[in-house]
Amino acid sequence: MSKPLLQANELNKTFGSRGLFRKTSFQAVRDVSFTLEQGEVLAIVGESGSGKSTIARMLTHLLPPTAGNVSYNGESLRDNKALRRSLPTFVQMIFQDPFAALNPHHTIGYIVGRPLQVQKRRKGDPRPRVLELLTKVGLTPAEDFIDKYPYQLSGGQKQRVVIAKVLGLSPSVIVADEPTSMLDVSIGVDIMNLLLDLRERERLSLILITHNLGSARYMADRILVMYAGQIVESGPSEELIREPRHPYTRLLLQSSPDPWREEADAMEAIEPTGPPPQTGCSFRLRCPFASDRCAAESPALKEPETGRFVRCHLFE
Ligand SMILES: Nc1ncnc2c1ncn2[C@@H]1O[C@H](COP(=O)(O)OP(=O)(O)OP(=O)(O)O)[C@@H](O)[C@H]1O
Repeated sequence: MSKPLLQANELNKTFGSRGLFRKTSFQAVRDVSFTLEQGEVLAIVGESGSGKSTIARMLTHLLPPTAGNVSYNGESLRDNKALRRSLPTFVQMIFQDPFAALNPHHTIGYIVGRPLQVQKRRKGDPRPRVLELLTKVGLTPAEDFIDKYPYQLSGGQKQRVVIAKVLGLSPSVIVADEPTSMLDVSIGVDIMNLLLDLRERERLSLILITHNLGSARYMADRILVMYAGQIVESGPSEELIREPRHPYTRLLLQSSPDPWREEADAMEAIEPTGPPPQTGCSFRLRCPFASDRCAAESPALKEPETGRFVRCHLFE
């Protein structure tokens, strides 16, 4: 069997802070493992603080994991310095704020062309390649955009420039961290469609990070649901949305209404009163189904059905 394009193995990240009297630590990501296959779109979904961006930063080596590792084509990032050095041409990130991502003092031509010269060591005039890249992301006619400055573009056009810049490095994987959350809904859909289009045309694989299950379903083949730094459920998008198992996934679905989904029985959510507990199931204080066992024992991630994983005592 061929190796997955990207593999996260038991990734952990602990952040430490030194207070006045003692050192405290906080485990932002716990034992996260998954694979990404060539051409696949994988969504990582969860609420704010669930550890999604920390995973993205570990995948792109912006942040080293405390334990565990990431492999590309079977080569571990931790053990391979050459791979770490060539990583920018292999995996690229897109962030949510296209306004912050573009230097206001440079033209679009410079912004998209500069990485070609630096990373790809291309000599000569990058203009023809920049025009080609702008056309690929739908900024046409490209001649009308190349000499403009970021402030002259709309939010959606700026995000397209960010994508053109990233595409110039011909990555195999794009990690998009909430790429549409700062855009109007219809513009966001255009950007999602562009990314899906590029997956086909440029043979890309995508990791979409989002708090919105609707966007995840629209874009992804597979969804991972995160809660308090752990994967609590994962599976093929349609199946996971049609038949969510983990109580947290059900809660997330309730809070992102989807006109195509049949309404399941509403679940009484319990408002969070503090941080997730450190022992037992981390969702138990918000879970209407919690039992004594959930306080005593952390559930393991089990696979009750091929390809469907869930971390909940109810499904053991
Ligand atoms: N450099 C850091 N130092 C200390 N704690 C951090 C650091 N970076 C992130 N954290 C903490 O780790 C947890 C996970 O953060 P992360 O940004 O990965 O969550 P997220 O799911 O991406 O949330 P959001 O959607 O708000 O970006 C949060 O509680 C955050 O406060």
